Amino acid sequence: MTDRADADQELELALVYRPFSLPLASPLETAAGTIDSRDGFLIRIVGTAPDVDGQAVGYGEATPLAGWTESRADCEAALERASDAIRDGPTAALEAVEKQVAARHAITLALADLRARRVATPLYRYVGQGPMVGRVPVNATIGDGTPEETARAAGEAVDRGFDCCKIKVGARDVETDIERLRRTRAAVGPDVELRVDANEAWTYDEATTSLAAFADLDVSILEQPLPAGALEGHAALREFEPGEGVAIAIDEGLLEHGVDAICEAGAADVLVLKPMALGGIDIARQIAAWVQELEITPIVTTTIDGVVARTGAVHLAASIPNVPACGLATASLLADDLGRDPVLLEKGSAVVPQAKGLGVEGVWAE
Ligand SMILES: O=C(O)CCC(=O)c1ccccc1C(=O)O
Ligand SMILES: [Mg+2]
Repeated sequence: MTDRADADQELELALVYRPFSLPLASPLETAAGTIDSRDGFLIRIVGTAPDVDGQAVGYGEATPLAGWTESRADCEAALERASDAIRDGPTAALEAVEKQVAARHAITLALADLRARRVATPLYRYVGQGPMVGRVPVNATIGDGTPEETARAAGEAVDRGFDCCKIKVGARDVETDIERLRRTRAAVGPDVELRVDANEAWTYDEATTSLAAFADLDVSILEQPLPAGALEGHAALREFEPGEGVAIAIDEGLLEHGVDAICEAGAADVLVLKPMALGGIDIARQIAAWVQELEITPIVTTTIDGVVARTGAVHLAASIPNVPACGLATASLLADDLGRDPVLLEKGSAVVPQAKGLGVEGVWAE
């Protein structure tokens, strides 16, 4: 995208932001704690120039999450610096956010939305230069609960059309998690893909016990079973024979170590890419292209974001060739949103918006 940053050199850019708070419809229980609200900043970048018809507008979203991004206060301070710096152009605005990943996510998304709208191209084709893509496969996200609750939630997701469920584990003991997966497999039958995400909860021994049981239950992916620091441990789990068939995914570990260290350690079959935590869809896209060359599978997920960031993540996924089911079906976890959702969910897929830019309208009603 940087090679085309020149495209708006002639524009006078202005950035404004406003805070929002989105409660979850029901709190999402994970081994790392409960998420009950997503609070962040909606941003709007407007470009004006004498020879431009009307105004060029783009939207972005910064939704910090403790443990994954900068704090809300640091995010706001970065947006404030960027709103001053953007008078000197987009590069100055990005320099002003430094290491504040959620703020950088918002600014790069708004700039990409603005630029893609100006050339009347859907965002995924603007960033990827690839073919038209109608839909991307998605998974249902199921929080940690009792075995009954888990099996019921997965059954309901399948009734709504999902054929892949990602289940949070690690908040209870390992035997209960195995029971949760046993009940869930019995409820959904053999054809539904089941993945689990432990959010760093386990010791190596707990991980091998669950991995062996999950292999018997045809679980496809075990995400971040061990603490982020444990690259060698994840590499050993990939070689653990009773777990054969279950891919090992790294999520938190990517933020701590980066791609090189993960590849060098042989720690992952799958990498989970969260644009909000990585600093933007541009960075997430670079990582996806890079790791696909190394035969590691990238998966895109949100951090339970509002409609602007969520739709940005859908465009990111649509720009990645052969992306497997992604964690993008998180709208229903929110009780409220920033605006109308342009992404329909249909039979386990997200329908990719084909309007220019992000395709999100009406989020900045004055
Ligand atoms: O991947 C999904 O299905 C939804 C996203 C998700 O699980 C998540 C949401 C917020 C914070 C962390 C995570 C995670 O993947 O660990
Ligand atoms: Mg995860």
